[in-house]
Amino acid sequence: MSTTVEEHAATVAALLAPALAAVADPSRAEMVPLTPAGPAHGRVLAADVRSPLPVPPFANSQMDGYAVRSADIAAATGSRPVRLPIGRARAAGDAADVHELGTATPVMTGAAIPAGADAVVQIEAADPPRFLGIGAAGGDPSAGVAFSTPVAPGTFIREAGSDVTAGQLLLTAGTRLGPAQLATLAAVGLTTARVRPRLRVLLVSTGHELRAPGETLGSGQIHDANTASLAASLIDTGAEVACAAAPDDAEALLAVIAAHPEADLLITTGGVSAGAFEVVRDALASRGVSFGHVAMQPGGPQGAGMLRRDELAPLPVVAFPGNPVSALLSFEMFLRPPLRRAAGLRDQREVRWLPLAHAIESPQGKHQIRRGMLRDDGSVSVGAPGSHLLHDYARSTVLVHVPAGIAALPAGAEVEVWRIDE
Ligand SMILES: Nc1nc2c(c(=O)[nH]1)N[C@H]1C(S)=C(S)[C@@H](COP(=O)(O)OP(=O)(O)OC[C@H]3O[C@@H](n4cnc5c(N)ncnc54)[C@H](O)[C@@H]3O)O[C@H]1N2
Ligand code: MOO
Repeated sequence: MSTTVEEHAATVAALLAPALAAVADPSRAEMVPLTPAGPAHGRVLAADVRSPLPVPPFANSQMDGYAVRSADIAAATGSRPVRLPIGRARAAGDAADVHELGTATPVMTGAAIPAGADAVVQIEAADPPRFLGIGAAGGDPSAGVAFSTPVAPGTFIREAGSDVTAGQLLLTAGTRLGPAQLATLAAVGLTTARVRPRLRVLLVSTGHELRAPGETLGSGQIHDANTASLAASLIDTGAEVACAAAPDDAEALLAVIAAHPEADLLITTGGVSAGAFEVVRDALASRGVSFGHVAMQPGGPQGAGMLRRDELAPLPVVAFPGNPVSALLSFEMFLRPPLRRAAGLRDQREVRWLPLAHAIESPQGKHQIRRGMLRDDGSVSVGAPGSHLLHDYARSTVLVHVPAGIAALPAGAEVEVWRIDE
């Protein structure tokens, strides 16, 4: 029996839903430190965060210039400038101070606005348009500074709380902590965050031909590439990954699974098609996991279901085919969207419709996904369809979709293209 890509995607999303809901349960939240480059990066907030402080915490200057009381230069014109004596300069970090009325207080960007001043004139608009006798600046400040236009109250003042008010809802539960979110938590002085636990995924590559990178290959053996592609894909979605390899032996595979009772999700690769030694199918088909064919190429043979376990809750299982392009495209189509949605990430690739640079053929009954490259002329060229051509995938910038029902497309035909080079 063959299902469509959409049907299988819906099956996998429904299978994952309870596990994803469980990690979103507030009772499972964890506290993580908000140390720079620390463990909070990429995590998802388990609870709303309110700001304990206003940001900025005090009114400060948006420009290097002079803080003034706007009324003092209200009459200034080009022909009749107003000249004010220069007060003591304030830099960012200096404690808040008092502005003497009828003077101009030099303020640097970020300096607290001295009490009594209500506007800042940027230094370029003052006469002279440079600081006098401050820091490295030479010149004699005793002649004062002249202003030839009035300034509206509030000009170039960043009011206390203009970014965030004290008590304001800063970030909501479900927000993923990326650079800007971590920065805003730091800006309000927080040092810890309550985050959702990560989905714990057990990733098992099967096949007795597999050797880890670094191991010497014997006759008939190959290096395991699927663990690398799927572990990286899972980490990109914020999951925690335990990797294991199992030989083509059902008991050994079940033992690997039993050794990871903490897993929220099991992903396997290999051992699902029509061979004589289909370890995943053999081990899991009688325990609640269904195997069938999705009308997709690569990625046809697929398994999914809830694995019954002794004395443990059933475990959601997604079984991908072993061919490395098939495994990674299966992740792209079936797991990436729900996992990214749950992590507060955009779940869809950027989609474009572009003309093919050359004619292609496609298996008529299947949704074919080719790996391709954008060309300078705006067209897209695609590589060969083989599901072992992993290097071609690594060089590709786009996925090209040919829907089921189409057997051939001529050069110039518009195809749906997903960008994968972001
Ligand atoms: N008679 C049929 N044969 C096959 C069919 C079919 O319908 N009838 N389907 C083909 C398709 S399509 C695919 S996809 C594969 C799926 O096979 P399995 O999921 O059972 O995977 P394996 O047989 O274990 O491996 C397939 C291929 O991939 C290599 N492989 C496996 N794991 C890895 C890994 N971790 N890293 C790198 N390469 C891996 C493995 O050595 C095989 O070459 O079945 C077709 N056959
Ligand atoms: O479906 Mo298989 O994944 O074409 O190579």
